[in-house]
Amino acid sequence: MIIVNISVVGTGYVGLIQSVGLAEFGFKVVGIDIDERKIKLLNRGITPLYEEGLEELLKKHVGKNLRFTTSYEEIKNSDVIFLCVGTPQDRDGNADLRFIYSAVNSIKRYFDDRYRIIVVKSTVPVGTNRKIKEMLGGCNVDVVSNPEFLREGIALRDFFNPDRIVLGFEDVNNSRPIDIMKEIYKYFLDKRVPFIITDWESAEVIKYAANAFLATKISFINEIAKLIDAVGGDIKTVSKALGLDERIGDKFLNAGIGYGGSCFPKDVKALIKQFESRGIEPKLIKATDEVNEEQIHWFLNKIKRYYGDLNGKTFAVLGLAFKPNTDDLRESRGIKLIDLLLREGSIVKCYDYVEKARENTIERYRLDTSGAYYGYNLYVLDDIYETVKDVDGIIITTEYSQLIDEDWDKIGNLVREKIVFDGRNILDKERIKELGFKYFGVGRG
Ligand SMILES: NC(=O)C1=CN([C@@H]2O[C@H](COP(=O)(O)OP(=O)(O)OC[C@H]3O[C@@H](n4cnc5c(N)ncnc54)[C@H](O)[C@@H]3O)[C@@H](O)[C@H]2O)C=CC1
Ligand SMILES: O=C(O)[C@H]1O[C@H](OP(=O)(O)OP(=O)(O)OC[C@H]2O[C@@H](n3ccc(=O)[nH]c3=O)[C@H](O)[C@@H]2O)[C@H](O)[C@@H](O)[C@@H]1O
Repeated sequence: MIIVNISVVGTGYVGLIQSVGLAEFGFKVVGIDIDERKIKLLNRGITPLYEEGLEELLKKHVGKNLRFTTSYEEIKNSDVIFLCVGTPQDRDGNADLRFIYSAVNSIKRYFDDRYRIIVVKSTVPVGTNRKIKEMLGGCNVDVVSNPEFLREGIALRDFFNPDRIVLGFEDVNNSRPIDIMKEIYKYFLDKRVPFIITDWESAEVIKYAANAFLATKISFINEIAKLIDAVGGDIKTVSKALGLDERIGDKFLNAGIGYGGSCFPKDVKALIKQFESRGIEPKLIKATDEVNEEQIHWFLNKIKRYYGDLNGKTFAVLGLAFKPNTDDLRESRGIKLIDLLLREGSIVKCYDYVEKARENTIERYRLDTSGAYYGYNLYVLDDIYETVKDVDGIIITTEYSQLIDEDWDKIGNLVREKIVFDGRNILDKERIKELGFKYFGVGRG
């Protein structure tokens, strides 16, 4: 089969990266989304989200072999359909599959006798690929589970350089869908990226297990950091020494105020639910979640211990996005801390290096564009030095490396009190102390 047309349903983070990536491989791609505003922007070559390099690649292909629409009718001409809609957390912590099922029903309406493949990129609980196949009963279709492992902020780099490609099939002896997927991902085969060809269930579990494992590494080091805080020492040295053991590895051992984002928190919770619905208690994964939920409160208590009462104190919160180089505020620890500080009666001045993250914060709190508050003691500022002016303390909430190179001498002259609560352990503790700052990190005093 020669792949002619590909549809990507859902043009959020994953769908958009997938769309431009497949267009770059030379396929004819149509992105489908129910969000008209998004579709209009995309067709004009504008990305609704911030991701380095994405707009350039979008502009390169849009109007040529890539276009966007809200019409599901495009499915009629598609051989392969990538499903990339969101699977957010529902009220009980399960993955909410409403968007998945609604998209599958919309797709089904345009199916005829022609053979097609649905590739499920969205992170879905075990059994979902099977359920999708059942929903499409009678259709000439194969369903492939193809979880995505990209990270926001470096999404394109991750897309073009994956550690592995995981493909789950209903029947691993049925070569037809396997061959088609290999044709689509020929670029990766040529690059000798390992392919894991497996069953639906294994593929579904791999995605959740990978995220839960990485989240567990973070919660583990955050727990150790608490001990270090009590006994003295520096968690950064501990992490470094641990990481030098190749069996442990040096990645995801940065202690801080916990993991955020659109995936780790919700996926860990959804995995717990998948155990519990089968009568199994996921002790370790539950602890990962609990440590993470608690971490921001532990850090707030550290701040409280220093000031006593936070009511009326002014803080500069540096970092709004859940990680550097994205505008994504979903489950951002910085935003969580701002909420907690506001509840304590503090005045918060905040800043993020990514302009769109600042704009999203203004939108989230419905502040007016000047950053002045409507019912909140919150100010979003466009300049880091303006942000730190006259504050009682600086709190770092996102691990921006740019912070290291800021003019801390100048910052020291602007603040009311020279004190930094480094929630990401990003600063050089000794250097900052030499400049006369008091320094509190996570597991380093
Ligand atoms: N954001 C990330 O870095 C990663 C996300 N994932 C997973 O990928 C999936 C998508 O995540 P994101 O791209 O972050 O979500 P998102 O929320 O950014 O985008 C989802 C898109 O789907 C659209 N949509 C919803 N219902 C639709 C329907 N019936 N038909 C067409 N479009 C519809 C929405 O309008 C939105 O544009 C999730 O399952 C997530 O867990 C996996 C790896 C990385
Ligand atoms: O399923 C997903 O959506 C994605 O989730 C994460 O990617 P992402 O959420 O973009 O960001 P990460 O770089 O993993 O960071 C997540 C959070 O962990 C925190 N973190 C990370 C590393 C670390 O050592 N310590 C730490 O606290 C970050 O500050 C951030 O808040 C995974 O890394 C991706 O592989 C996966 O595809």
